[in-house]
Amino acid sequence: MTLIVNDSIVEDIKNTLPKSRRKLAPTVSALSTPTAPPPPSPRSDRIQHLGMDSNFVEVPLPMDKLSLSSHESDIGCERNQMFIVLLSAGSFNPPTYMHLRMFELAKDALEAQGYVVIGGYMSPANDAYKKMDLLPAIHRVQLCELACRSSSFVMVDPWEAKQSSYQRTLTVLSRIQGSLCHGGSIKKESLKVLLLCGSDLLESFVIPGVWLVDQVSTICRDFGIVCIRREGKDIENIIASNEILQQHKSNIFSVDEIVPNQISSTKVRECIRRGLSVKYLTPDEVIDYIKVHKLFISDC
Ligand SMILES: Nc1ncnc2c1ncn2[C@@H]1O[C@H](COP(=O)(O)OP(=O)(O)OP(=O)(O)O)[C@@H](O)[C@H]1O
Ligand SMILES: NC(=O)c1ccc[n+]([C@@H]2O[C@H](COP(=O)(O)O)[C@@H](O)[C@H]2O)c1
Repeated sequence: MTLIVNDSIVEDIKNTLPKSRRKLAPTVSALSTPTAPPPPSPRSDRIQHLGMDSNFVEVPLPMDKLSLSSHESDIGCERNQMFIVLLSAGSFNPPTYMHLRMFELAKDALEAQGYVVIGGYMSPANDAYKKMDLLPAIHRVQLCELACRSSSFVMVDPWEAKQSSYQRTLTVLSRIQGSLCHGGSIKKESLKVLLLCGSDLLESFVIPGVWLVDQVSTICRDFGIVCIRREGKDIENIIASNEILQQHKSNIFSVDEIVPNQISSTKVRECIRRGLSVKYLTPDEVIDYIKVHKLFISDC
């Protein structure tokens, strides 16, 4: 993993938006950029740092694969050790081996820098995200559960998917941090919750209207990002093109793919529609579930 330090060109990100980010359902406002989610209510913006609210559906954060007891956390504090929890927010429509690889790549890179990765979460987007062809969240949560069965540290947080409205990623990061630190089981000062993403998602940060500017600042400053290079996307240029990312570049970790892998959910869906095999693109359990429930055969 390299810490990005670069002042390079400013790109017109809108024109370089990857294909995977150009296909929101037509229900999304024409004024918004392609992946702009519906704006959350002012109320949910106001409460995002305050923990659980009565308007939220309560869902306990799974912790079965977390490799840390409170005792170890105390030791970590003494040794000035920083523990990391990774959050991958996405449609997972369906989850693929690359989604799982991202956690492995990030863990290796962070641990090479002395961090201790104690767990990771996949958070499938709420149905209100309304991306084209999006399966109902109930299926995507189940598919993610099946996908991460073989992982020793990746879990599914179904909280976002179970809410009655769209939830912004900052809210999900805050909820995870709050749940882990609640009751002092992990000390806030020895825990970093990082947003794990591909470079296409980082690119969307700098597209006006997709993210709230002050939320990008908060994510970069109070949390941090670990970004996996995707299909040759130049992470350094993306950071250099945006003042906020540039300001917080020391909190943005860039990870190179050791083995380039262009598996995407779109390609998996295409194969299924064409009746082609998706074996070795996603775990067998995921394939079996898709077959049993006859998913992705036609447009949703
Ligand atoms: N091959 C890949 N390399 C790097 N990052 C990836 C890759 N596939 C997915 N990601 C990242 O995983 C996260 C969740 O992605 P998402 O669920 O949208 O998958 P996707 O394959 O991009 O989906 P779709 O093809 O439906 O747009 C995003 O941060 C995305 O950048
Ligand atoms: N403002 C925001 O919080 C915001 C904006 C755009 C996308 N996202 C999230 O990023 C992820 C992107 O997923 P896809 O790559 O499947 O489009 C989703 O989880 C989505 O909710 C969040």
